[in-house]
Amino acid sequence: MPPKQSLSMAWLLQYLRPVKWRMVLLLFMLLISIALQLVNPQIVQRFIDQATGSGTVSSLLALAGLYLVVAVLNQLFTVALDYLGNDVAWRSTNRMRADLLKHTLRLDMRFHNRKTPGEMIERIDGDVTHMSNFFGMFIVQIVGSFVLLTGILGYMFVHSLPIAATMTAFTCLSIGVMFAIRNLGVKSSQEERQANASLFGLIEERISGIEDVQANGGVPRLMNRYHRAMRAVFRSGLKAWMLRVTPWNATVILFTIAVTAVLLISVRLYLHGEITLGTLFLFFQYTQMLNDPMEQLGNQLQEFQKAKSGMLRTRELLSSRSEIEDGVEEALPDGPLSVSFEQVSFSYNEEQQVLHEISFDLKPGERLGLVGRTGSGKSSISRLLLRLYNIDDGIIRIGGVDIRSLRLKALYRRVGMVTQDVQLFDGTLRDNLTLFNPNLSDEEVFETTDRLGLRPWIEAMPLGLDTRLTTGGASLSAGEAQLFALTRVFLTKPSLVILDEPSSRLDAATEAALQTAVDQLLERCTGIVIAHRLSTLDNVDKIMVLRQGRMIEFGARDALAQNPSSEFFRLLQSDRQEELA
Ligand SMILES: Nc1ncnc2c1ncn2[C@@H]1O[C@H](COP(=O)(O)OP(=O)(O)OP(=O)(O)O)[C@@H](O)[C@H]1O
Repeated sequence: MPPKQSLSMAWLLQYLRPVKWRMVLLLFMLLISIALQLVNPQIVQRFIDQATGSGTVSSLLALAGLYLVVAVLNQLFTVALDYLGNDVAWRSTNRMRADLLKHTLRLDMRFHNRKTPGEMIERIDGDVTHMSNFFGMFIVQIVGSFVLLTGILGYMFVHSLPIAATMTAFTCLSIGVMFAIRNLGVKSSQEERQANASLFGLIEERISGIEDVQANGGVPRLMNRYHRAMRAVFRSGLKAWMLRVTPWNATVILFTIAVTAVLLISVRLYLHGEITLGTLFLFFQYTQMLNDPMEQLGNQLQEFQKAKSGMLRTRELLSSRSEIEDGVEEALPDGPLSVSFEQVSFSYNEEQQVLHEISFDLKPGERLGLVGRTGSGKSSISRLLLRLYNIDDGIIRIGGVDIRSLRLKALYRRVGMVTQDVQLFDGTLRDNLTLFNPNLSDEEVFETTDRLGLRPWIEAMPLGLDTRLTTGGASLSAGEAQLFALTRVFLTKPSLVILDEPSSRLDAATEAALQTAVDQLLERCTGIVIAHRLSTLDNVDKIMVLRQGRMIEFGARDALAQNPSSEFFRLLQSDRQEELA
């Protein structure tokens, strides 16, 4: 689906609607603050006129006191406006962040394979942060600036037509110029965002592979790439900034000309006795104050360009659809589930077909051992069973139901997978074992660990189930991680389980514990074991041998193990020789 580049108002409004009353309050407070700003120069005007005329000390003191009160009130409103503006901005953009995260989590693996986590963080958080000002202050500031402009110009019209006409002409011209070139920086701001996303992608990727980077002396190379990425960020940032500030600089020049003209006219009027010194000051002050709303408009226009680039990127992300469409079928037969592949072909990309016409059947409760050289397609089969990718051809059935018509939730509820890379989440051991499911009691957890023979391992942890684990997997050894993952899957009571066993060798005791746990788990469900060591396949019913994505052998384990012409027999022989060696 091509990315949708249009900015739909309805889409933006859905985020503004929940904060509409706060925005109304914001606007209301802004109007009061504008009124206060307009009042203060008039107090000074009276002060000057009375000071140069017949004003008494007490009336001058009263005016000075009033000036102070208005000035303090204005400051208080400015602080309150800032607070409320940020509040509105965070509330509305947090919703957008949550929506983006949810959407991204549902996108298929092909999408995620193309994006680094760092880039995704930058898109979900960075792009949205660029929009936050738009949500908080843009509309309010634009309206406020126009009200202030109208107030100032209106006052000038009442008191001096030539000055009012000069200022109005320059104001309209400035706004026209700003408006005409408002989109100048949008494209380069988008490029700036992309350069930032790539930089974060690079940093994240390297930090997650820090062991390899350090061990292989990759730090200088990494720094080199980092500097190149930084240079791209700097260049695109500079260009975007230059283009964003251009509209504002154009108005500064126009404004300086306007102030000079107003001053000349005012002095002439004063010298002809048509206005007082106080009014001359007021004209000067108001002309200066015109700068504020113009500056605000200029700033907002810059922010708008940043926000627009963020919005376009966000819309593009939101319009990308997952290739995995959810099915409608909920019901699967109770108990262990059958599995069937019918002429299944699959590729990750157009360049290379990974699986070629794979067909096999597993009855409920049967255990299949998948063997084959590295890269032969074993893990791909497991990913297809969980619908992480769509297949190119053929049908996969679980419990007799085509998995494309099955609801993903129903599929995940019944199918469990233990991969080689065990993902730990920031939380206690209990949280990680139950996957934050509060319905699973400690008794159930202990019952499972007892059954799997893992209780001693949990009791050896400093605080038992309350031991805190860190994100990633660094706090567990490879063997522990596998035991842990098995327990986690066991607790979900799956009807079909896929075990991708660790390719590294574990010590004899851990391996024995793991084997007991696997046997226990497979007692209750259908199982597919991706084996790297044939010794772990003693208890399976069937064997499939894969070579370069093709199924070259499939049959009962015992028959194949005793048939000297079978591939599995040959593999067993060479495995034994390896062990003897
Ligand atoms: N995300 C991916 N994108 C593109 N190609 C991939 C991807 N994952 C795997 N492949 C390719 O698909 C082929 C099969 O990979 P697969 O992981 O299924 O092999 P395997 O038999 O499980 O290997 P191993 O025993 O090393 O885990 C390999 O050629 C691999 O390079």
